[in-house]
Amino acid sequence: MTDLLKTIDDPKDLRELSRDQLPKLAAELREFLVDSVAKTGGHLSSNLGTVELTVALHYVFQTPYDRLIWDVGHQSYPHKILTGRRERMDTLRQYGGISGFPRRSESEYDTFGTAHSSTSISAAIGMALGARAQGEKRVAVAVIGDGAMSAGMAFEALNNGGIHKDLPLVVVLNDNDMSISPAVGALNRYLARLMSGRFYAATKKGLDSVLSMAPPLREFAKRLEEHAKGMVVPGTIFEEFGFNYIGPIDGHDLDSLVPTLQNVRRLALDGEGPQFLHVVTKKGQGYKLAEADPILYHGPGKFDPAQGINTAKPSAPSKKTFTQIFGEWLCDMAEADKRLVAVTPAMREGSGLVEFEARFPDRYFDVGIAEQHAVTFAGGLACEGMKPVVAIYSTFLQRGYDQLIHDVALQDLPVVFAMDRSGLVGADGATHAGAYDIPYLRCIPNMLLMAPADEAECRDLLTTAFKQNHPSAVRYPRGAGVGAVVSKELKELPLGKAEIRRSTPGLQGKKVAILAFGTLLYPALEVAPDFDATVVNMRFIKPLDVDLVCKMAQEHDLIVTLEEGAVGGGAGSACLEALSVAGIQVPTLVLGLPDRFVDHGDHALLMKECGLDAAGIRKAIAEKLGIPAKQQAA
Ligand SMILES: Cc1ncc(C[n+]2csc(CCOP(=O)(O)OP(=O)(O)O)c2C)c(N)n1
Ligand SMILES: CC(=O)[C@@H](O)[C@H](O)COP(=O)(O)O
Ligand SMILES: [Mg+2]
Repeated sequence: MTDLLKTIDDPKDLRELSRDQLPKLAAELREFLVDSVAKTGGHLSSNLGTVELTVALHYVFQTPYDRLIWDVGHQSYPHKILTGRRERMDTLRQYGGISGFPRRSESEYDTFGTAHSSTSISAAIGMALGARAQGEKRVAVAVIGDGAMSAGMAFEALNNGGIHKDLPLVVVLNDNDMSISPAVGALNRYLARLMSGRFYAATKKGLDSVLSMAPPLREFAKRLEEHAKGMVVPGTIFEEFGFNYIGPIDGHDLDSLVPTLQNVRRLALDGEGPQFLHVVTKKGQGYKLAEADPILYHGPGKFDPAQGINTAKPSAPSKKTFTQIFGEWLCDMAEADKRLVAVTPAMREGSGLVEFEARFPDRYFDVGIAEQHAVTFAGGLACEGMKPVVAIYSTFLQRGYDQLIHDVALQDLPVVFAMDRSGLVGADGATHAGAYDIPYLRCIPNMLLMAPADEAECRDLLTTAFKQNHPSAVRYPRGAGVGAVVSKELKELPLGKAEIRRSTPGLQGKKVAILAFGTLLYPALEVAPDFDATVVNMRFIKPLDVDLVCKMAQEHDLIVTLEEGAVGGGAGSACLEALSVAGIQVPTLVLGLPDRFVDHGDHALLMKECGLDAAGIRKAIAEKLGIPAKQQAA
């Protein structure tokens, strides 16, 4: 790190700099950013695109008094570095370290927690109106990407924000013509048309210098600007929503950004109404390898910044991830059944759909960051006899929950939800945890819910789900499993049937049965010998294998349930409900994720923290059995 960046421990230090020092600071910030993310892993190309914008925003706006909200927040590392966390960037997304997203608990400069996209404008409107109600004269600024702008929630907010004529609200659209993969949809095409009017931006530059003069000129200049705009660029959709649209301007040119933001802040504070600034940036800006491949560098692991990410195929075949298993199954199933179509809300790479898109382009639908639409759109496809597979992270399916109930389950439409990232996800932390899908799905009539224990079963349960004529969901975790051998068969498993994986006479008369849901089957098998326990691979949360649960309860002295999901309303609760209905009393131990948000960190560490690693499970069972600690240690 060189001499300017290390002097910035707070935006107040930044605002002491002269404007001509800012480009040097931005260069140092960018260099620090690449080196830091290369060491820790994290989001990179989006952050490279916001270096100058971040410098300019903190230079012009009186943060944290003026509120700055980063939509999604994956691009907020420059913000974190400039707001006192430079020295903690080496703890990024690690257990006990700083989050990869803005967190109110982490800094007063993180005015709103984000991570799920498209929330920033809503929050900013709330903050602006809240400030006004308290007689505060501050500006609320939402920085939202072109991808996040495609979500319905963003337009709900524009629709509401535009009616507050004198609201000190600023929306900065960070338009890099990219989502994680290439941006899609009509809005993306519209923005491209706006950007094609670049000559307007040049004219604008001249106007900015006029606008920045003494107030009396401003009214004249504003009329001139309106006239100029009408002359060269038709009114924008954002103006139709009641915002004063300015742009597009170069989001890497501090000489343009700073005066324009000063002008925008002044207009907002002078009651000129909500402002909409359109900045154009490049995803990966300033690091050639990321510029060339912003997708690869969207969320890299650790890498050598000089060499870049090592994309060479590993010598020894590494274990396939559940995502890869899904992607391969999807292509095989598509070959076997022409009715199969795949839907993704802007997560082509993360959900494993790259090959499917290449092979079945006409059966592939990336609907943008629009989970609500994705779910109901799939329902519409199913109404016409198609067999839609919605590839969606468990956490993002939360965004389409009403659509799942109202449009798919209630009409009993055969949509398959391939829910990746179920359970804890590790580095992305609580906002991305797939902790709640068991409770939030098993309560819905007509819904089928499955949890494979390993890669082979994942393929089989995907086939099983696809073969049903009902809405169904298969939940599987981020990353690889135990490495089970996966056949090329498209094998359907008997619906609602669990399988006993280990049964024994039991320990000192204390017969324990462990009912494992999903990948926790394997730690269950690891600890079973300590208690000579029976182990059941439950496979199905809904329909639950009630007969087997009752049989196990009648034949054992303790029933243990295991799931990598919230205990509240989870699979264990389903077992307790079944026993209650059957009138069977038996000691039970329900193990799963605790009733608190589990933060970011290494997945194994988090599972240990939650008592869901083998040692934790062993300890919990021993304590329940009243086996003394020394014997536990044995
Ligand atoms: C509701 C929701 N769906 C999906 C995602 C996953 N996601 C994270 S960043 C991203 C792309 C965002 O594109 P854009 O807003 O243009 O930001 P950029 O990365 O281009 O800076 C997506 C789809 C998310 N965070 N939230
Ligand atoms: C910011 C965001 O929401 C995505 O980039 C997400 O972090 C991807 O998660 P995975 O790394 O598990 O694909
Ligand atoms: Mg973008």
